[in-house]
Amino acid sequence: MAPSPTNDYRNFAVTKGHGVKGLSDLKLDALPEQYIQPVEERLDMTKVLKKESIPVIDMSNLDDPNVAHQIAAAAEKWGFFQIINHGVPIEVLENVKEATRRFFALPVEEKIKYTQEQSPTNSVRLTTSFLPKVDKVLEWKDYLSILVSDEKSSEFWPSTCKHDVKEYVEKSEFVMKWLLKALMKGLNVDMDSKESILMGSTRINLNYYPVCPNPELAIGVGRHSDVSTLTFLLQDNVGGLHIRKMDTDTWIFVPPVEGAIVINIGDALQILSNGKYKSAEHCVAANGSNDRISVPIFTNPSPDDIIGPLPELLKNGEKPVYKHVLYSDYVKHFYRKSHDGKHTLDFAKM
Ligand SMILES: COc1cc(/C=C/C(=O)SCCNC(=O)CCNC(=O)[C@H](O)C(C)(C)COP(=O)(O)OP(=O)(O)OC[C@H]2O[C@@H](n3cnc4c(N)ncnc43)[C@H](O)[C@@H]2OP(=O)(O)O)ccc1O
Ligand SMILES: O=C(O)CCC(=O)C(=O)O
Ligand SMILES: [Fe+2]
Repeated sequence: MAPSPTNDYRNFAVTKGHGVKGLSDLKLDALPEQYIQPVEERLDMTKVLKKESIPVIDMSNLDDPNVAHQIAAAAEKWGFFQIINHGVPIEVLENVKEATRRFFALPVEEKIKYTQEQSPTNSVRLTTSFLPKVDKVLEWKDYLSILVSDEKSSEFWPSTCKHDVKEYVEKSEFVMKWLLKALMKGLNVDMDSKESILMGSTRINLNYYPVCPNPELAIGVGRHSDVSTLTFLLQDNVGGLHIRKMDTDTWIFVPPVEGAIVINIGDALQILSNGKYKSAEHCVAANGSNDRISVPIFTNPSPDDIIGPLPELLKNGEKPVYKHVLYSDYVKHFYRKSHDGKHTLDFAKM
């Protein structure tokens, strides 16, 4: 049932499980106060640089050493780039976007089976905002998160998207590995000995950002860096993703490019590379006209891996910027607080 005028929209979206999709369907005239971000957490459009953009790297010729160079250079300078001609069939990308739309179009009675309260496994979880029990101001996003590497949980994945999600993850694996190999080459480190720490676990999120009343007052996803090794992000043609230009208070829009995948460096790789590769801060604007979906695959260390600057980097006398931490402690720290820019990294700083 829809909330009454004096009611609590937080209860409707979070506890009753309607999410922001449910709120958007109510066609409210104004954004509920629970979603009004303080000015400093909104995206200030006057701070978005119109003339700058992250690199778009063509991967059609993997024998060209310049491709690997461009990847390592982008990871150092921007922490973000897009790839085209990457070999993941366009049909696979379209299918997983369609599957995401199908999942969020399900009736609420079906979707709530995947909330933390009802899901039979921690590895499949539908949430609204980022951490609704922690976020003082809610974010305008619903998401289904699946820990793909927990294979035994796959019987609990929603049947409406299971096949397409699996195919997208499988078809992306080669590119993911190739990118990491190029990044290790940029550090003069052999990939074979690092594969298990770089690619120890995989998570996929299906993100849904419905149309938002007063989008300028809200945020789709607040400022954060990912805690992954590498994130492989598929976005639709609506747009909304912005990255902070390193060490400035300005932002750069990441335009949707037909068939492209957005790649970003996560905190785990910033730590392992002793700060050479950067996990850029990013956020997603809410939209007043169109709903939007995105599908990130996060490749991560395993929860029981200890991460720290790679020994190969330190043996030449480089000073460690980060200490060694248990990866599951790092991730749990991320999930204990609302989005706060790049502050998760403080947990691992010397
Ligand atoms: C979600 O919106 C996001 C996401 C992001 C960026 C995301 C990434 O970079 S994802 C990469 C994360 N890495 C992994 O997932 C590695 C594999 N993970 C694991 O093995 C486990 O999930 C674990 C991290 C080790 C935790 O597992 P476990 O020890 O079984 O503990 P849990 O009970 O599952 O969780 C403990 C505590 O953490 C919170 N939490 C854990 N996972 C999630 C999740 N997927 N979504 C939300 N919350 C999660 C949870 O609050 C738990 O506390 P409770 O109070 O609920 O018990 C960037 C921006 C975004 O907006
Ligand atoms: O939706 C997007 O474009 C980015 C989402 C994001 O940053 C995340 O899920 O970590
Ligand atoms: Fe992110």
